[in-house]
Amino acid sequence: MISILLVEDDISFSVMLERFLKRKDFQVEIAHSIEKAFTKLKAEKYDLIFTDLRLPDGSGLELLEKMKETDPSLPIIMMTGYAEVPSAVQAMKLGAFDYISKPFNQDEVLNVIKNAVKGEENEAVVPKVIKEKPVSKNTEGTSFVEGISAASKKLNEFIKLVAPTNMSVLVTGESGTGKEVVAKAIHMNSHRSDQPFIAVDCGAIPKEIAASEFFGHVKGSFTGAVNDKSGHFAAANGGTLFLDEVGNLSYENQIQLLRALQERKIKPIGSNIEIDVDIRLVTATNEDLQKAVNRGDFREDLYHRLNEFSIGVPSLSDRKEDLLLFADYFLERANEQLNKNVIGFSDETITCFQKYRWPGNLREFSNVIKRAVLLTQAEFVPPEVLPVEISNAEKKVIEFSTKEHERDLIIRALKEASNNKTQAAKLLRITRKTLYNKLKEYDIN
Ligand SMILES: Nc1ncnc2c1ncn2[C@@H]1O[C@H](COP(=O)(O)OP(=O)(O)OP(=O)(O)O)[C@@H](O)[C@H]1O
Repeated sequence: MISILLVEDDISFSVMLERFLKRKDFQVEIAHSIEKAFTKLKAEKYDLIFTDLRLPDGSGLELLEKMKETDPSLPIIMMTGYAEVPSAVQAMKLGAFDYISKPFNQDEVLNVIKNAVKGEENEAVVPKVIKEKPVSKNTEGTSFVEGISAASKKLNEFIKLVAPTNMSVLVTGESGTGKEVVAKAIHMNSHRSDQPFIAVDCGAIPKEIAASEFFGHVKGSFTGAVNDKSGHFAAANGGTLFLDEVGNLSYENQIQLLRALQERKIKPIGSNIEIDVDIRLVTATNEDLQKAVNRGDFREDLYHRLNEFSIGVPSLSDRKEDLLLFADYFLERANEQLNKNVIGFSDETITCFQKYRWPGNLREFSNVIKRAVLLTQAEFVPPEVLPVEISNAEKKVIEFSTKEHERDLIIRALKEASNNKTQAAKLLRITRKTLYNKLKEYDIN
């Protein structure tokens, strides 16, 4: 069995990754600091290290350098945020086996492990699962809650209608409404369901490396390209590629994407060979892409290619009848993730859920429940473990319920925030986008 040391100070992230790896039959140990990692490395032998770059007592690079002196054959994989790519490149130069950017998907993790242990590959050590074709990934192991509200019924109808086709789908909706989950449901209801589903957050990729992330590169094609890398298109071949926040792609990246979609071929950077790809594209955005087209920020030809069919995911306030179904589902998920056994919610807690506006939609709801489950010592979640803005939701709703008051409140919040709209939106507990809409609606400059 392959043993992995996970050096990561983010507790919930490391627990999630540990669970995933254990489910795939790896032996995993966690160290939350460099010091703890060295203690473990002295006591035991590992086949592989996954380390974060930023750790409480130093940089993952220090761990890398030291290990390269003491055990140069031990593969080390750096886990980075996209913003840390330069450090990741430095890590590769120092001898890291590879790096993966957070948030990463499960296939990516399995692939990187597969490559790292390839040298000593034999039937006994490589778990079966990583030799198989990657199966579709699932966001945090999400099941699809269908909901009972009219808005959910319409959403589900659209998903079922478009899924079996090969049409490109543009999924729109506010942040946290479940656009990625909808994309995944389209994939799972399509004939590609046993092929990969690859999700890419375009908002998190710096434009300089986007082409390499999408199409891959060959070793030596640019500084830092120390290994061949296959991109997301190749990874999604045969399956579905989901591009989240597609409106954030630079103009140059839009052209590259359009070309790949038109020709159904890609060319990794530095390579002369074109590779045929067969992918179904699903994209998502929480901005109005048509407006971006009108402003000249988004190519019209690409917009039409992405938008062969569009699906709007309702905000949570438009599907309040589904609230309890989601509450139960998130409770179950939190219990599982945190190894807890909370049975349900108190009546007061449910009332607070129903009164609150949920500007962050299902993501906020899920996070609130996870935190509440962690803090709950009893069988039922009491209102005291909810964030104050939610336990006070009843009052807030009354404050915000009349139009006359709304205008005054917005002006007051803007004054308080010295006209900083992000701050003002926070004070009002609405999204920045909603604030902009309301400024327009009430003609506030
Ligand atoms: N139908 C659903 N069934 C179960 N869970 C869901 C459903 N829809 C959304 N969720 C959960 O809600 C959270 C947010 O979903 P998701 O990440 O898909 O939102 P999003 O709209 O893509 O967010 P963003 O705009 O920030 O990219 C996740 O935890 C997801 O698992």
